[in-house]
Amino acid sequence: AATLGLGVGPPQARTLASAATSPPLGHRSPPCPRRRLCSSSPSSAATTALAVEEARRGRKQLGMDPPLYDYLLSNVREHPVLRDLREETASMRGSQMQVSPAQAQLLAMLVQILGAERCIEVGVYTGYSSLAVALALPESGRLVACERDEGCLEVAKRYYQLAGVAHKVDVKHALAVDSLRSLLDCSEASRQENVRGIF
Ligand SMILES: C[S@@+](CC[C@H](N)C(=O)[O-])C[C@H]1O[C@@H](n2cnc3c(N)ncnc32)[C@H](O)[C@@H]1O
Repeated sequence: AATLGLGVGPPQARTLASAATSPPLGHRSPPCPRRRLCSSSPSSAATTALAVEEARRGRKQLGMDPPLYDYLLSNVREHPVLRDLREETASMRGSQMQVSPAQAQLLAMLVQILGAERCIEVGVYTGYSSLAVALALPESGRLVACERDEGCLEVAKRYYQLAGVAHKVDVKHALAVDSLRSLLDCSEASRQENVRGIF
């Protein structure tokens, strides 16, 4: 099966998925994952004007020079609801974790190239990459979206609704290991055998 994702599929596929979701080397580490991510903290660097602007533009994740990033942004295809989500997320704690518009476009393109109908996301945050994937899936497609932070999921679910793709997304609010185990344990496992994307 053509599978993208963390620890699944051939090495080249894993590299591809990792490049699409991970910050570059030398990037500042995200906050401790044990803290809630969607509350704002006045002391956080992300609340400075520069950090917010960088997060809004996604430049931090790519480590690009501004002119190159401007060129990329002016050519990337970003759904208006994705743009709104990116802008809302910019002031939230952990916004540097969000994939960039170009990375999301790559994921969407991979969904289309693979003809994926079943995808799993491990770590939704506020839903930017999962929304991009859900938009790319056919009407019959389904995405299982695993996230442990309820506040983040509230944002994500609002944007799935706004984009008209909520019916394609099966949100699992739990530790991903438990959600994935229950997928394997229950009858859903048979439907998930044809998963073509884990990211
Ligand atoms: C890098 S962010 C995901 C960014 C997201 N793909 C986007 O484009 O906005 C990682 C997310 O994984 C969640 N997470 C981390 N460990 C988890 C686990 N064991 N189970 C479920 N969610 C987890 C975190 O709460 C965080 O929201």
